[in-house]
Amino acid sequence: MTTGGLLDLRPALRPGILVGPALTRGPAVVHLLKDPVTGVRMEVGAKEHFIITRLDGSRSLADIGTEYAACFGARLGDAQWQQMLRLLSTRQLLDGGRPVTAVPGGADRDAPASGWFSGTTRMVADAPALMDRLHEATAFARRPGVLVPLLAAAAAVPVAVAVEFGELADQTGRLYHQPVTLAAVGCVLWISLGLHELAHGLVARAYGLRVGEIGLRRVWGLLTYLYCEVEDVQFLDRRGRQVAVAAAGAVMNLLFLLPFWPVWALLPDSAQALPALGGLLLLGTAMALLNLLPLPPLDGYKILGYVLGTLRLATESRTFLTVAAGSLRGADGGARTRLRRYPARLRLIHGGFALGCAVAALAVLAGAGLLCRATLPERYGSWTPYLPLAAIAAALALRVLGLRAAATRARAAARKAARQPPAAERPTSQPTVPARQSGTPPQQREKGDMTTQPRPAGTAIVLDGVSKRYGEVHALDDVTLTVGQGEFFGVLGPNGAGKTTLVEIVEGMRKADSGTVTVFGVSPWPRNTALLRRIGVQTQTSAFFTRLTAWEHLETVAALQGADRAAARDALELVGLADKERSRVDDLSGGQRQRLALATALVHRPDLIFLDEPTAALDPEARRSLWSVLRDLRGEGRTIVYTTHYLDEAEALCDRVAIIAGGKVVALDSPGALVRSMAAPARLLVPADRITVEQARAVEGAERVVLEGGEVVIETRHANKVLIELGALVDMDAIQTRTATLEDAYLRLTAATPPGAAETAGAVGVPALGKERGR
Ligand SMILES: Nc1ncnc2c1ncn2[C@@H]1O[C@H](COP(=O)(O)OP(=O)(O)OP(=O)(O)O)[C@@H](O)[C@H]1O
Repeated sequence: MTTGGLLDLRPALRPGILVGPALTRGPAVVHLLKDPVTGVRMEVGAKEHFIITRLDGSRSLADIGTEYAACFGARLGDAQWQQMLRLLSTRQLLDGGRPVTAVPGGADRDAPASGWFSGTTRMVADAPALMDRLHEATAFARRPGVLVPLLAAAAAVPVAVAVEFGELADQTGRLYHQPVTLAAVGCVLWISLGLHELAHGLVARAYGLRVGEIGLRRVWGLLTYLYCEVEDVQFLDRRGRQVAVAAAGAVMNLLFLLPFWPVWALLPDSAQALPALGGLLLLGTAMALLNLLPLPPLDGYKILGYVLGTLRLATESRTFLTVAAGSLRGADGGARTRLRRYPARLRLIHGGFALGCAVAALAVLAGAGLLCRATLPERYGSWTPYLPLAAIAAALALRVLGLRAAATRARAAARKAARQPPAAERPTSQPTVPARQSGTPPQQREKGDMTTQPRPAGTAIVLDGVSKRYGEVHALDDVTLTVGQGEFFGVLGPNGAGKTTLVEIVEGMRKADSGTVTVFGVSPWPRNTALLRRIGVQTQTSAFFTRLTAWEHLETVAALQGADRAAARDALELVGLADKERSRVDDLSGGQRQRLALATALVHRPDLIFLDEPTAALDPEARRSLWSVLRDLRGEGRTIVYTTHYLDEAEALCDRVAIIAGGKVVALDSPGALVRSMAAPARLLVPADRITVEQARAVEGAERVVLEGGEVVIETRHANKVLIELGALVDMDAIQTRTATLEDAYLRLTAATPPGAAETAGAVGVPALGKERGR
């Protein structure tokens, strides 16, 4: 695609599509994009983000291309445009009011498999509604006067634990001798864990995010806990808010412990409940703080990612280490190049994270070991510090087993999918096609959609006193005309006459200097998006997505135009290209490309179609075949404005033609009426070996006689009389008659008007028929 109609389109992103702020992923900058309807999530680069965020329906693709070039110092190449637009089209991200359907790879695919040992069970039918109610009920806590003291109190809990650590550890140690009480403390902490999840949801809701689901999650058969699925935190525009959502759980855990503190503090040393309370306070605080460690999948890891603006920090840090190690070894030449892509800040982040993880993991192990030693009974001897290590080893083993089981399940699913028959070969992804009416063959019905529009009445275009100058050149000078709805209207004229200017003003691409223009009753300037949807402009064949197939091209254009796939199929069938749908645009013949150009103009089922020499460069057969397509279009009641230099075509197809010369409409009528009005002479042709020029000139009624291509041509306005005279001289079978054509009328009307001569229009010897004569 280079220039032409497609770049004039002004597509808009569908409302509700979420586009996240810039994040780094490895050395690259990416933005997350999510379609809440189809569930499609994807990452786009900074350049794609630049384009996507400018798809607002007011900028044309050409405008965006210009802004892009100014920002990035490079023009968007054809391949980039094609790739970008294709992506937007196949992912249904463009607006158009058409039905949107599930996309393979969207939300459905992400649904986790659920089993007895691992998986989820939904507990709340309408989680968003519940969260709304909780949001209202906890409104008081969001007031700064309440929130700030609460946060301060939460922060004081770890400090208090640190101060009282010795006593709390001792009591926790005693707790281990009371299995029933220990289980009760575990239950209370389990409730705290549930509140932790709800806190994430509540803070997210406060920032306008949606809570998808609330339920129970089972992990490897060992752990069951309440979860609250918060969506789209990464799309929040402020990092502080993202951090708040992630940190809310730990804050809630600490707040949960608050009421137990005074009870614990006030109980006498001999109280039996002390181990339970001390254990709860110590273990509860440890649980909250552990969650803030920056290790995946803990909340602390998410917080760190939000603060640094990174995506998949752990994975990317591992990649960075691999690259750095490869570069250090010098074994892989590419590693050094890849390492250079990381700016200093990212090297610090990824390297620091990897180091921090190692240190944190060791610290956790050591801390947990010490805790075990301090709290577990003496009799377990010297191996208690290694308990956490053993627990982690067991967890890792289970994880490996889980991963292997998942891989086996995935392989089985892939084998099953391979055994199933392939999905419909045709690229019409059925889901977007509206339900078909029973008993009606699809093709017939779809065509019917396009063809059964009632033939409209009234005017489609009205130009009144329209003028346009380019400097000294009067491209249009006081043009007044109307085009009726359903009319096939030709715009003829020599090069530089003003045809393109006229059509572009009607299309809303140019502003008239004076006069008024209305299209379907509204002004096309400034560009009117609603009106644009009713207009189809034949695409220049240079504006194709040449790397795509004919079908993919049309599907992409349909999306850009806000039309569905059914419309693209209709257009393809209407122009007779259905059998070429899988051919690359590059491989189509000239005629097939012209047909595709026509389909491109029709794809969104416009009421008004502008065609600019759609049959140029076609062989006679292809031309005639395209004529029949054009006649079909006219039969459907669409209004067609047809600019052409082929006068035979205009004569054969157009209801009326406007002949423009020097910026003025010098004639406007049906082709037949124009020919008659010019009273152009008929031409009689006789082979030169049957009659001499002198003999012909002597025939009464012959007005002009010339020798052309071996024929003596006699021009006359009294054809019958001259024919009788000629019959006496030559055999009647040898005489050919040619009546005047539109071409004759056109040549006469435009002969005296040089291109761009409107500035001297007063001196033109052609009668100015600019004012419309009516039909
Ligand atoms: N952007 C422009 N700047 C200056 N002059 C222009 C511009 N566009 C058109 N013109 C001039 O205005 C006049 C009408 O041009 P226009 O393109 O409308 O004619 P046309 O009938 O479409 O010609 P053709 O058949 O060659 O396409 C010409 O003299 C042309 O040189």
